[in-house]
Amino acid sequence: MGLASCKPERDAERQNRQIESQIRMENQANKRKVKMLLLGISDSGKSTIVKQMRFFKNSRLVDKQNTYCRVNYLDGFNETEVVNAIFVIRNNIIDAFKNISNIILHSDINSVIKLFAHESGKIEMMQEVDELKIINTVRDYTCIKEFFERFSCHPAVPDHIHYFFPNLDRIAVANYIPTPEDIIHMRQTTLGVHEISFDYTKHTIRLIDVGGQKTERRKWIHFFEGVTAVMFTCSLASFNQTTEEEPKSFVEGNGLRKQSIPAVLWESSLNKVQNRIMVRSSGKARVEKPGMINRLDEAVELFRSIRENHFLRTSTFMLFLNKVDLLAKKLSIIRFSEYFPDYKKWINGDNSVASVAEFIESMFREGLEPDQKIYAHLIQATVTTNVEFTFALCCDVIFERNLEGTTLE
Ligand SMILES: Nc1nc2c(ncn2[C@@H]2O[C@H](COP(=O)(O)OP(=O)(O)OP(=O)(O)O)[C@@H](O)[C@H]2O)c(=O)[nH]1
Ligand SMILES: [Mg+2]
Repeated sequence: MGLASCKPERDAERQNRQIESQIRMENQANKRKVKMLLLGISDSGKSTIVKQMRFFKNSRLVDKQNTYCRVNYLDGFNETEVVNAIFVIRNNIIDAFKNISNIILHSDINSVIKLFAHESGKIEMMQEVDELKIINTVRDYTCIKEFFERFSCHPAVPDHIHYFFPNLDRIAVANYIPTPEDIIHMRQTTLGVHEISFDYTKHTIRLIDVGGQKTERRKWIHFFEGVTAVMFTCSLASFNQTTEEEPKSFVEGNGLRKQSIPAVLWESSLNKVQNRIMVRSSGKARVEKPGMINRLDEAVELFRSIRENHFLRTSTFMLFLNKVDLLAKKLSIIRFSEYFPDYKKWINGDNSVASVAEFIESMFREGLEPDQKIYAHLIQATVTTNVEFTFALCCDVIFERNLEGTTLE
């Protein structure tokens, strides 16, 4: 009688133990799943970071059904992507020439420049041989060459052309095959939201890349739930640019001094003290015309609104201060204080990358409570080793906080 009444109890206990151990295992597995969001305004370098992950040595890409893709998929780009890149890169070059033609346009300028300025769409519709002939003709014009020499840091000059212009001999030919480096430098605006998933050390990472244009931002909120980490990307080179959606300002440089730019692996010293430092900038760039927004100011504003979002209150925030190579190039001919007069009050006469980057970083930290941590890194997203190293540093922090159970997932 007694035995008979104990048996169902023991069965129930066993079942309970099984359920508890299953829950424990699921919790552990969940803590190893990490959802990361790449946010930032357009052209800040989010998709470039994602592209670099194809080259990471320490990770395996996982497809939507969670089965592993062949490992060699990660060794670069597939054939379709390479063929697609031929056309995207040519369009990048035509767009850059179009912007420049619009600036140097005056009455006695020749018909090819006019074609770029007014009807560049026609060039993209031409036979390949004619398209290449036109690209090669215009790039040899003295006015175009001079423009690149004197005004390479003009805000209307797209960032990618610093890389593509010196490589035109190789690119503007009929049998051109893009190299991985070419694809890293190409510019393709992200529309919609893209996700890649990959195993990294003991974790499975879902990395979500969004489009940064104003019209794309309303889609972001749908992905804010359960975010372990936000990687906010900002272009340091945007300090003399206005937003893409606004007309560009015209700012002249004094001619480019050639200098070699070292690859930078730099973790901000401000990470150690977080927001206890006195924030010395009050930000806000001087803009020429009403209605225009400086792109750096826009990035700071956007960061602030995201930082205050209720859904992201427990997420870890990483700040990627990107395009340090272009910042160095610009600072060799432009004084940062011409755009941000407050910089002069903070530190006078020092136009170095380190000092300007620290000022920009403090703009992002301004107004944060001491317990609101952000981890800032100076990066060059076009350099794989730089992104891989920085990503590893970030993951150390993110995984540690995740296992402490401080995040939602
Ligand atoms: N020189 C240089 N170029 C960079 C760097 N990072 C990104 N770029 C270039 O900047 C351009 C824009 O980069 P994307 O990654 O497409 O920017 P995004 O943030 O994804 O832009 P949206 O998709 O419009 O939101 C590309 O041509 C990149 O090659 C960098 O560190 N240095
Ligand atoms: Mg993108």
